[in-house]
Amino acid sequence: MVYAYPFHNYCVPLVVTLRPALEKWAKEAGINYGDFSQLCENGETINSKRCKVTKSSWQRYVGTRSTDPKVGRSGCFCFKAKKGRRQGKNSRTNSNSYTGSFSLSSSSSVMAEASRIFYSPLVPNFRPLQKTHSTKPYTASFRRHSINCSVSTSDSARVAATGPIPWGCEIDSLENSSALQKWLSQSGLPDQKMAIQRVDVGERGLVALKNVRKGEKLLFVPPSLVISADSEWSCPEAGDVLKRNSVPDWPLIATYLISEASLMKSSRWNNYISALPRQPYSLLYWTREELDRYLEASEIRERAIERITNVVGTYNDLRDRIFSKYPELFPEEVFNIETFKWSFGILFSRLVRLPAMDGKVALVPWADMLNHNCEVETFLDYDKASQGIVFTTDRAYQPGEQVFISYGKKSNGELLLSYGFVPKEGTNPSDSVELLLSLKKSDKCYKEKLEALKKHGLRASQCFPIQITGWPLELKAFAYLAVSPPSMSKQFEEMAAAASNKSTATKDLNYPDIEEEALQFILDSCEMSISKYNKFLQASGSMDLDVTSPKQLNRRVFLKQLAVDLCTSERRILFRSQYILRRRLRDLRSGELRALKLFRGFGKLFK
Ligand SMILES: C[S@@+](CC[C@H](N)C(=O)[O-])C[C@H]1O[C@@H](n2cnc3c(N)ncnc32)[C@H](O)[C@@H]1O
Repeated sequence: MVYAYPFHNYCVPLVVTLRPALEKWAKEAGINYGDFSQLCENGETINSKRCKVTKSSWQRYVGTRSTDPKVGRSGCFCFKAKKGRRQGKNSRTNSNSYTGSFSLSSSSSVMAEASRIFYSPLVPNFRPLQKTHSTKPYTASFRRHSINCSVSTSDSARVAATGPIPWGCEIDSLENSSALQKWLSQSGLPDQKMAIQRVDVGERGLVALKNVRKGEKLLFVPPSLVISADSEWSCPEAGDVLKRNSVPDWPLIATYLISEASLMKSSRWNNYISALPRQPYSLLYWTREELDRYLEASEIRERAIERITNVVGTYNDLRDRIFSKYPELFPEEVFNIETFKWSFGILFSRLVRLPAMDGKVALVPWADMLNHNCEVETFLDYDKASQGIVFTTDRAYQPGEQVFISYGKKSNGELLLSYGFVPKEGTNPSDSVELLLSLKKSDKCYKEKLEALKKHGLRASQCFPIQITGWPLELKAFAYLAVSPPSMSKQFEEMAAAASNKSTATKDLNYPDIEEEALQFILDSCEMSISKYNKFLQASGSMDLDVTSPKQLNRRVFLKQLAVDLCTSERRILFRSQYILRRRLRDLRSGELRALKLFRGFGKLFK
């Protein structure tokens, strides 16, 4: 798929099986074995292949199945090493190639932030550990060193992630899913009525193998197979440091995931992590330029920027407060912004909140292979009776049908933000668009109105979610405040309170004298927003025609399509509101006109 990293097939067993021979070679070459433990190979199963190790310069291993010409289809692999570092007396500095024959036996083997308005049982609130705003939060360059690190707990080296993430798999492949299934059943997952398969919606998902009844409980994932803030660390020292520093659940689990992932086979979660997407679909991976270019019309752009800033801020805070003090436990080659983007991307798209476990947040292997359907109303939760994570089907499924759950009542924008997809137009009953309303700077009472808003935690410009079925009462209250004349200053406070979704004040305000102005104000804001969407959607056809690199073109086509789908669905809601507002205004004006005519008629009568 478009997001593909240039690296494919990271094969741990290869490294493990080759280790003695490679260690021997490394010793001869005066190189620390750990420094090149990051090896790729070009097939999933290799048996007794003749492997060639090429040492041309002293760099971390680079090579892929298809892009590095040194890695042929024959099963050879190579790595490059940087010249002149740690070259021992006996080093074969002049020899640039080692060829050997190795016998290889094994094969390679549900936040985000909850919406202000809608309660989401699946995805927890994300709060940064500490907001450390930098002026250019994610254009900053990150230092990358090429030293290897190992943990004291096991003899295995950690896998550094100085480039693309070396663990996980391609998002659209079934790579590693049978190993995951096998490992899960060996680890206590009961027999399942579903299996991981390629699917039309969500690329990979759980498909019914047998008839499933409506109201049936499925999954039964035992708590021992769940990753949460209480999970045991393969490197307990690292876990202890984070807990001593009271790191909250989200960053704690994010760090845990990186720590376990880097230990590859030495981690009990290896089979699970190997089946996770190497690059989750997430707005975290959009550059600032891409967000500005494709999401200019949508308020989701702001949310994405805020989220990226939070993730970067959280990472920076952890790095400054903790990682830098314990470099042996948290080496930068492993715990860096790239790995944090990956782990937060995984959490945003897979972490679930389990209400029956006091709202605990957790990664639930197997259950997190279920895709979302906007019309399904069933959620994951812990079931005390069966002592497992389950969901109860809200419909029947036949063998071969994909089984869905709900990730919560989320708008298309929220789904794009956390999960990287946009449902088909008109299929999401929870869809909404954020409409921005602003006080007019030229308003004589601007200051008083702003003060009233501030008292209730609001600003001069506020976003309100509009649905196809209508807008919230808060929006109408804000509109009343924005258009009210100085003579109504005594009501400013009441209006501002009603505009806040935090206050319990009466929301259903009614000011017939300014009703028309308020509706016109909302309509103007709506039309301003529609014109932004029109501009983007018209321009999108001719956008990116200048991109020549196929990889870049693919990525841009994909991102643009997501943006076009989002903007089309958001504009559709605005069009509906525009229609309703125009009709109401027409009725109001024709009603007033009729009343005026009647009044004038009476006037004439009395003359
Ligand atoms: C919890 S995972 C579900 C399993 C995922 N399909 C996988 O292969 O790992 C959530 C991810 O699945 C995909 N997904 C879930 N529901 C989807 C849908 N209705 N349409 C498109 N993609 C979906 C998105 O990539 C999302 O980030």
